[in-house]
Amino acid sequence: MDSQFQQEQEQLNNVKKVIQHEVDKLDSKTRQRKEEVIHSRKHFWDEIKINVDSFDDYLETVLAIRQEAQALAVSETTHRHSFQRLSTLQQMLDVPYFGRIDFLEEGDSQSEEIYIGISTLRDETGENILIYDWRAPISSVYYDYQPGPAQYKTPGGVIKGELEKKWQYLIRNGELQSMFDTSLTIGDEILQEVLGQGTDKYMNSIVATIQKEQNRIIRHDRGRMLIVHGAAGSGKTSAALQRIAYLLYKYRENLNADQIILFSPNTLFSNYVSNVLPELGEENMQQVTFQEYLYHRLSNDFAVEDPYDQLEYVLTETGRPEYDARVSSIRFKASAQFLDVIQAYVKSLEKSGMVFKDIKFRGEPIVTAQEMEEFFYHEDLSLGLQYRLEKLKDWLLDKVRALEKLEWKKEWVEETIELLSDEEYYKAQKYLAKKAGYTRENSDDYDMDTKALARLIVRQRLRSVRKRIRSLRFVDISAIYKQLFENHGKIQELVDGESPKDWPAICEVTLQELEQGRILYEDATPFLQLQDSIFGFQANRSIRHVVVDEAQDYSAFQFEFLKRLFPAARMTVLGDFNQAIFAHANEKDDFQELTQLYGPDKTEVINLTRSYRSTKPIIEFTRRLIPEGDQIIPFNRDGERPALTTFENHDELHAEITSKVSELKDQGNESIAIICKSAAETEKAYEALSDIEELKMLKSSSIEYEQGVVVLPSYLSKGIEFDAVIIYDASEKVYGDESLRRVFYTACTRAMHGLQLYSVGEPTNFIEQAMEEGFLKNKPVTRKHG
Ligand SMILES: Nc1ncnc2c1ncn2[C@@H]1O[C@H](COP(=O)(O)OP(=O)(O)OP(=O)(O)O)[C@@H](O)[C@H]1O
Repeated sequence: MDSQFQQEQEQLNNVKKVIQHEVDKLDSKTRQRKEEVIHSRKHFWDEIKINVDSFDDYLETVLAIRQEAQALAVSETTHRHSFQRLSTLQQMLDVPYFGRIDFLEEGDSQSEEIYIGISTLRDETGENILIYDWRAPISSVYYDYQPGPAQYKTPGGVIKGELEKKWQYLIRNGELQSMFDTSLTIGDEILQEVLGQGTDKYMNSIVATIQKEQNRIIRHDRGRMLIVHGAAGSGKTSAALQRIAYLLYKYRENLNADQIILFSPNTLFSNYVSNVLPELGEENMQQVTFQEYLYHRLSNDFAVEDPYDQLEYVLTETGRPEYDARVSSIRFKASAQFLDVIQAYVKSLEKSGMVFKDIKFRGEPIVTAQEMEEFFYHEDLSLGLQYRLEKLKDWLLDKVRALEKLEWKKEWVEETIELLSDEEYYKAQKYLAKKAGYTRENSDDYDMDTKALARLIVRQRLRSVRKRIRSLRFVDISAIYKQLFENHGKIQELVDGESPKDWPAICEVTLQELEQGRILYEDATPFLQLQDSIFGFQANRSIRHVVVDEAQDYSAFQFEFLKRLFPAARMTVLGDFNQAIFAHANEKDDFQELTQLYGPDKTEVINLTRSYRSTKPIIEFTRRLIPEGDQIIPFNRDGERPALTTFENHDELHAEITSKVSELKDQGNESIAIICKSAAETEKAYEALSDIEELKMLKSSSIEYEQGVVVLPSYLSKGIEFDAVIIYDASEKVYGDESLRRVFYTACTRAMHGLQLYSVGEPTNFIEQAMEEGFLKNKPVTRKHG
């Protein structure tokens, strides 16, 4: 062992001792805090005297509860913090740090050795920093520079100096395994090593090997919006998650994980990335899918189509007569042009076109839709929709008040009183006694007269009517949305440019669904846009940062929506148009349109072209599947060339896949994916491949990304990766249409170490170029079929 290595091992041992000491101290403290929390929860009510006899007593009780709840919240937070610090320190016992820079600051005579790890560690005096957090300003030198002049930004200004040396350490279980002086070694050994490993059930953090261009994303700190457009496997998701950790560190005084929200493509993906922040000692941000949001807003009124059902339709239902119309409907309804149509439509509603629903009581209209329309359009037409709706609402409530008085003496009220059960009668008496100023003790003395009871009954019956009015449910949004499609000529008045050529057919498909109480995925966001433009937008001001992954799959509508929904947030958007699998994004290939959301001045676009996930031979193949793929730079990691094998029929294919899977397992591949085009193909494959031990099928409803052998549709493989990928059937028959190129590319780019393509019959022409240039092996069947 050379002396340098020995010295470093000693340094490591010393640091570990400090960590262990802190762990011991914190361990008992954390336990004590936990007990405090349990105790306060258990005895929460002991300290509070409940008394609601008078208003003052009531107020006092409320204050006492609030105080007690605050005290509990403080001890819970303290416990959470010490628990979190403890788990960070426990991780640091395994890997205290991963890098070091020797930095000579301008004006100093001696350089400082800066060790970098997942969190700051001070010595026992608390004065000296033994390990710097990877997010500290000085740590950026580690990611941004090779030895030579270097600088970093601090809140107080730019610090310049000389990076004398840069070290990378490979430490496992607290033992130093190797170390590299990066000025002497060529290439990036640690990155090679990390990328060469097998997959995990969860995505891992990349802090030890963040690349310079990724560091720009992580520390980006200007404007309202950051757009990252990057090749498959270039680390977009990784950079986004480390960016969240960075923001939580930098703004720790006034930003917490609950104020950050990540929009992910599906729950499988959410689950897959859920470990990165905890691994870095941070709490997880909130994670949602756009579909969950749509469902939350619309499911009371409609059956909302799942985006994957829409996709499955596009991928498999090509033979249907309405297919072309539906696809052009999907595209049009996602476009900025349709957003303009909705806006113009809302404007036109100021003059005419609002549809209302009768307000009825006991089967009879109190106010008819026609009367409401007259009232609404009788107002000053220059007043905004929302203002006029408020006035209409007040008018309706007045009408209900007038009606209420007329109902008191009606026969039905008398009948209802006669039919009241004892319990109902007693309840009513209690309620009225309380209103008349009686206390709990003397309420039995209250002499309830029938008039008061009649009034109470009418009031209760009218409660739901009032509620409907207050929540503006007398406006028939569904009918207003339908109107757009009922009169085919209307679009011409609203659209800027040509309306889609299939417009009548689009109208028919749309109306058919709405009439059945269903709303198609492509209609859901425009519908909400219309509704909120009429009623006023809902906003969540507590969210400070929104991250949208797989952003190429979002429409202009959806972005407009997110902007309005989170008005106080900055946005980080990540995507790759070569992986745009939804029909609505098919023709786009950049985020140009998106820069308009906050305006180019407030938006920055960063491109990532280096790809890390797959071996070089796999990237050499996949980048030949897409236009301008030559701009993708593979990381130099060796492996086998992807191979194609062709069969005459499916029986041969299944036999070969079964044997290939067992070969791949023997080679040590932990995760193997058999990727099909659609869910329909996946189900067939799953049945036919039942000989494969523990084969699992992933569906759009699957929650957990599983290791082992899985069969899944292309679109669910989005964002995740596998040691080896088998493309189930890469034939021209399956991937013949040009629109499927991106789906095919997405599937192939999921492979880290091995990629095998199979085809029943002639293979897809997407692979022609790669084949001609020798980047895809044409492999004969390896197995002897018995
Ligand atoms: N700097 C890095 N150090 C180590 N691993 C990295 C680095 N950058 C990316 N990776 C690895 O490369 C793989 C791909 O990263 P990630 O999933 O973040 O890419 P992506 O751009 O979001 O991919 P896609 O668009 O294909 O879903 C992951 O295994 C990730 O850990």
